[in-house]
Amino acid sequence: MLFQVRMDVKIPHDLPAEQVAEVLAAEKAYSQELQRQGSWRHIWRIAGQYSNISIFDVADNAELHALLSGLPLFKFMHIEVTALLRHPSAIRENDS
Ligand SMILES: O=C(O)C[C@H]1C=CC(=O)O1
Repeated sequence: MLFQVRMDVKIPHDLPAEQVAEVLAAEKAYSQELQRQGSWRHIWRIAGQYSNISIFDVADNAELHALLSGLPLFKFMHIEVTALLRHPSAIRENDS
């Protein structure tokens, strides 16, 4: 199942710089591992915002929830999920 996920990041200004660096490094490693495994298919920065639009390819809602709630930045994010399905006019077979 495909899902569009929008993540808006808000890290508290008073979080010590060392902790910020730590959580960002953990987030990057977590994200890149899921991208290598194929469940995090796309990640795009939203221009001008500390936000991204991502596409996840997972078995079901429960797997998506588990992946998202495991994000090191989870407690500093607002997340919106949109379920996707193939459009009948789509011409690329491999985008399912
Ligand atoms: O920067 C972000 O958009 C937040 C988060 C998502 C992946 C990652 O490495 O950081």
